[in-house]
Amino acid sequence: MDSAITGLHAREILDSRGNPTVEVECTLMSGMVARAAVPSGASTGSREAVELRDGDKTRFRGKGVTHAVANVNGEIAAALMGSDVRQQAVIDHTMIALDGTANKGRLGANALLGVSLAVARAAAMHSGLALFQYLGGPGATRLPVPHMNILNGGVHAHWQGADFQEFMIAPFGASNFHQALEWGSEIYQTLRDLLEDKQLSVGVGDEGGFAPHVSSNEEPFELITQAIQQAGLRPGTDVGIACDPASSEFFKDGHYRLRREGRVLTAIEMVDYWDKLAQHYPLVLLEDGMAQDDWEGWKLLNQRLGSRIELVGDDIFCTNPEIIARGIKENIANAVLIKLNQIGTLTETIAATRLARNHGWGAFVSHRSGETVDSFIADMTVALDSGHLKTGAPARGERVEKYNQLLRIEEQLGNAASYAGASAYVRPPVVAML
Ligand SMILES: C=C(OP(=O)(O)O)C(=O)O
Ligand SMILES: [Mg+2]
Repeated sequence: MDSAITGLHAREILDSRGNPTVEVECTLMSGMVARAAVPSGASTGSREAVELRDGDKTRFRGKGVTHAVANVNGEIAAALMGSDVRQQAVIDHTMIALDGTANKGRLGANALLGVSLAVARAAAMHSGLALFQYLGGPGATRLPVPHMNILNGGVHAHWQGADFQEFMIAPFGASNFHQALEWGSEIYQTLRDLLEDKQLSVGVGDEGGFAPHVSSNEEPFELITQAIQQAGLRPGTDVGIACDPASSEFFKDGHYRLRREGRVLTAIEMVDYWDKLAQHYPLVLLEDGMAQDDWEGWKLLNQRLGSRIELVGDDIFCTNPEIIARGIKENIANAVLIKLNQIGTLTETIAATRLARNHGWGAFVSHRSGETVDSFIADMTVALDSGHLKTGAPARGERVEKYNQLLRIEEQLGNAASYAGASAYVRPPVVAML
């Protein structure tokens, strides 16, 4: 059988932060070879599947992945030899059972994910289909709104700038994906000029956005609104703003500690803060507005803003269907962030996305702050029809490779391509609905 696995080979490579990560090659009986690489987060959720690191401080400060690599080349390869790559769910569940833990801590979620993605890509190659078509079928024709992270803070900027981690632009008013990306690039370059005029740093953070030493956490919203206008576009009509403060990173002892502003907020005060920002700026999406352990705070946030903007849970859900189900039951958000390596297999990632969408929630696909040039999530976003993704600034190779892949997909689809626009959101922006 040409689609049978005849080889699985993993190796240690470097990611965009210069840390090791896992790359896997899957060889088929036909001789075809497919490759995939695994990303890695910095502001990780506490319930993420375990990324297996060697812990040997003499190599890569303990971050080596030789054990995960050995697990692919040994146990996993032995278990999957001869499997048909078109049986994605069977293969993923075989690995889950082989690992035998609830958090994939024995073999490593990085080992499992590398195999899972390489297998999917091999199956697409074997089928003679583009990856998005193999994963999504004939209905996969809608291009997502790219959420471009043009200003970085928090842990991604080593706490040198804003407390909030990601300030993104969302060109939902564009007519198509390539126009959205062009607008994003214009705004990014305009923001650089603006920062230079103000003698603020144009050095970048982990995801390629500028990481200036701003005086408050509100200043980036002001700067970005100005950049949108100076680029000749209309904030709130052409382009919205999205924010991921990654608030678990500054939530300590039940309070939100904003060092840039020298303030300590309760959950209700944090909700007031977001409410005020949403009234002043064209905020269309807020991710992790509250911390992963603050379920009560999340409820308050959803009661206040959930009918107006998309509230995405990242650290709190960890792309984990069991936790997402609890979130749906308790009505604490209206969307989930989708990160492959938080859960560790493609099959479970699809299940998490379906669960959210089946309950009227949004699904927002995401890269990690530590990335490779693998563009799997670009195809996956179109295949799952999630309507929006975030994959960093419209600059830096590992980020633009995803956006560039979406350009190729749009070109391949030709007249059949559509653009998600305002319909990307579980709470479509009011302006766009008028
Ligand atoms: C992409 C993110 O960052 P990281 O990969 O560091 O978790 C995020 O928090 O959404
Ligand atoms: Mg996040």
